[in-house]
Amino acid sequence: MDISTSLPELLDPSLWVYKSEGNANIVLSYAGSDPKYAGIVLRVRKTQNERGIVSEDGDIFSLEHEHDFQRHIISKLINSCYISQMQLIRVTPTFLIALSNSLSTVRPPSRQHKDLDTSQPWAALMSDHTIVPELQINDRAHAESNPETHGLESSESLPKVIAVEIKPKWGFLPVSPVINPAHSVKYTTCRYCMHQHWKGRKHEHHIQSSFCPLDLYSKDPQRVRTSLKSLLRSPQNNLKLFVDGMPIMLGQGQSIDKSFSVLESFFRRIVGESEAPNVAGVDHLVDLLTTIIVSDSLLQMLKYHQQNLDQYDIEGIFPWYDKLELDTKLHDPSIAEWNEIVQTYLRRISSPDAEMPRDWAECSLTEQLHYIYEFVLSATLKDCSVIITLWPEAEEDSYGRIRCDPGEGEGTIQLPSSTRLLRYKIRIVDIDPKRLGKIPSYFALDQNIVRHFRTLNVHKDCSLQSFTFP
Ligand SMILES: O=P(O)(O)O[C@@H]1[C@@H](OP(=O)(O)O)[C@H](OP(=O)(O)O)[C@H](O)[C@H](OP(=O)(O)O)[C@H]1OP(=O)(O)O
Ligand SMILES: Nc1ncnc2c1ncn2[C@@H]1O[C@H](COP(=O)(O)OP(=O)(O)OP(=O)(O)O)[C@@H](O)[C@H]1O
Repeated sequence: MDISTSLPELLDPSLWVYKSEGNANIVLSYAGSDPKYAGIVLRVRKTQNERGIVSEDGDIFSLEHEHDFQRHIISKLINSCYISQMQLIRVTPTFLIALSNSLSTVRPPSRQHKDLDTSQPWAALMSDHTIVPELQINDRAHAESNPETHGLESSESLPKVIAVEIKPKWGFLPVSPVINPAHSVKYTTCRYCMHQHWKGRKHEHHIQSSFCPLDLYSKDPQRVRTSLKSLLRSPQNNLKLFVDGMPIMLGQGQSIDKSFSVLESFFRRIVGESEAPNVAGVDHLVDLLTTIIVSDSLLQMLKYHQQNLDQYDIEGIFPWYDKLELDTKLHDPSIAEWNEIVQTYLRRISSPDAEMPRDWAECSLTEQLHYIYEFVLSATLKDCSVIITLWPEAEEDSYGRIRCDPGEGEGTIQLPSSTRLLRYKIRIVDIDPKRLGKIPSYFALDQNIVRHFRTLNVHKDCSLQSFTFP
């Protein structure tokens, strides 16, 4: 497949509406009228401070590299049904500058210190996972064939698609024997929970979250439910809610708003007015997400590889990196090199003695280098996001043509205490390669987090269920 193309008709800022952003990219939804592009998002890079300046050709962190990394490397670890196809389009400084100007009033102030990188020659087109394009197309056709109902209050004006994005972060406790005994708290308190305290020290207005990723990854419905409630209470950058593709602002650190009217409307659409839901919409959502998360394998795959690719902990990796950096010229791998690294890793974890990592002190230089790369790969999986999208099961007469492939990454689920069915899909986003050069900052952050946590005299065993909210 040709992964890059020129689509000059898309280089018009008025066709794009701000959807969301992270530290490195801004994502916009297509708002034009060409059905060919319905349900597409544009992902545009922001100015880089750590990934370096990206040149048009040859830079190891080019968008083409990112594309190949997702398609050929991550797909060997995570079933490709969860991974979005990406197509690169040529962009121009004129377009990017105009786009950037059009975004100045809609971007959150906390993200405005980094602007679009207007020198980028490429941007990426991907499916918008927060919507179901077929529903939009059907609705448009329905509205055109029933002009008399246009603009009237009807079930058509109720929300059709809810999407919840979760950035689940690190799902495991380390077992590496290389960890400094003074930092043994790392064996019982997870990275996220300790990091919350460090964030609190760094940022005056930080509100501590009670979310623990180990609950979310636990496969125990009670723990998963607890973690989702904590996320809804303090979403930070770990939970986003989209309604019909539009981001919904969520409060931070407040009690869960039981009347989340948008969720009530969504579920009312599904069960109908006569069968008004007897549980708050937010509880329905938590129940559905719990069932999906417990039964689907994506989070389990993420946790498994995060942990296995990080056998020695940064406390074991950093000294090797530090030494090798002086001795040899460490470099970020090409796709061919990543392929070798992943094949070696997959052979290792499928071998009978996979449970027993090589003694750290006995690893050869080649092995040290390999485990450094494995650690960097693990960093990608510790920072990705998962989007779960829910919409009403197709009724034969109106949505009968929607494709419903059975299998992993999507399915049908029954609304509790109702006969109504919903469809769902799960996708993974933000699976970009991380730079090897971040290892010193990973080590510094790790040490700050654990040292600060030790001063607090807080005891939390993340292998046990977190506190349950009423
Ligand atoms: O190191 P962490 O765990 O704080 O993760 C960083 C994230 O911070 P978080 O703690 O999730 O708020 C951080 O997220 P925010 O900017 O805080 O939303 C980024 O995702 C960063 O990745 P990159 O530099 O954009 O490639 C992330 O850096 P990596 O560690 O993934 O390289
Ligand atoms: N395919 C998609 N469909 C819908 N929304 C998306 C898609 N990809 C990304 N987004 C939205 O855009 C946001 C930013 O994208 P992404 O996570 O890739 O940015 P990033 O800057 O690389 O993140 P990070 O801060 O983790 O480095 C996501 O959190 C999500 O809300």
